[in-house]
Amino acid sequence: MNDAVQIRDLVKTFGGGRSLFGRKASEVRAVRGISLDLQRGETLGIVGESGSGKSTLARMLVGLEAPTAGTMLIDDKPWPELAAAGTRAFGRTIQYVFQDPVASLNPRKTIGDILDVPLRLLCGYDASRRAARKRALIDAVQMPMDTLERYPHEFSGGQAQRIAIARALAAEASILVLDEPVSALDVSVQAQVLLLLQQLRDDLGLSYLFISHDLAVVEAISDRVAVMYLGEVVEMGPAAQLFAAPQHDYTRSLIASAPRLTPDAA
Ligand SMILES: Nc1ncnc2c1ncn2[C@@H]1O[C@H](COP(=O)(O)OP(=O)(O)OP(=O)(O)O)[C@@H](O)[C@H]1O
Repeated sequence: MNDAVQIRDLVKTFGGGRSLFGRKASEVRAVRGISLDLQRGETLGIVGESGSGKSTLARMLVGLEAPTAGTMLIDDKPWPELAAAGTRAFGRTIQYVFQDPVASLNPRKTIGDILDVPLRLLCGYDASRRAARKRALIDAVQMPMDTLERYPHEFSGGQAQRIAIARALAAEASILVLDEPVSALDVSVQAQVLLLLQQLRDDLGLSYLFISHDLAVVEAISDRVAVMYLGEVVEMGPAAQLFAAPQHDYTRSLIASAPRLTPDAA
């Protein structure tokens, strides 16, 4: 069995076509030849300033953007084959957790109905199996059972993110792309959600690509960290080593501008 994700020479370019008047539109090279592996069972943190290409990488992984060039092997399946197999195959392999949990949940539906969607569309389970699975999911994210009858606006940000995590786990995908999953939460709530994520990863054997601009959060949860700058990975290594002895100038400046982490580096 290979790594959970293998990425080679991945490129994403936006724009660059001809405008109506034949002029060449300007081109944004959001991802410029990235190669990295996400090992099974690990959390790989991705850090980098705004615009470094983190979300574009994430969106390609979960099938929301097509790569311009390069290859991706996701849970042993090549990207084009997975995309051709359709939403169902993709959704059962890799799932995305968004930054804003409340906005990501349909306000007109109960949590039970929200969890029903992937169980019906991606798994094809019958009603009794869906009901049992919904209870198991709510239990896994440590929420009370009456959550299933309530609506998204009745929950705090941290509770809503637990529900969004339950939805991401519904179709039993083993790879989660977590895009700033705790950035919208208070610091004390962040710690609880991070702890839950770690427990779920260990209990269910999940692999996480964890994107954040918050270095303290990334250091706390990641086994390894990749640093992105202008669409490239400029440094990658074990989290403790990378934060203690960064090799690249950009990593050093990123750490120096995060005073909570490096009081000695200021
Ligand atoms: N659909 C798009 N069309 C054109 N340019 C895009 C598109 N999506 C992203 N970009 C550009 O690609 C570059 C990388 O953006 P991306 O959102 O991946 O960065 P990021 O590191 O995730 O930033 P942030 O932390 O602010 O989310 C930016 O210059 C952005 O403007």
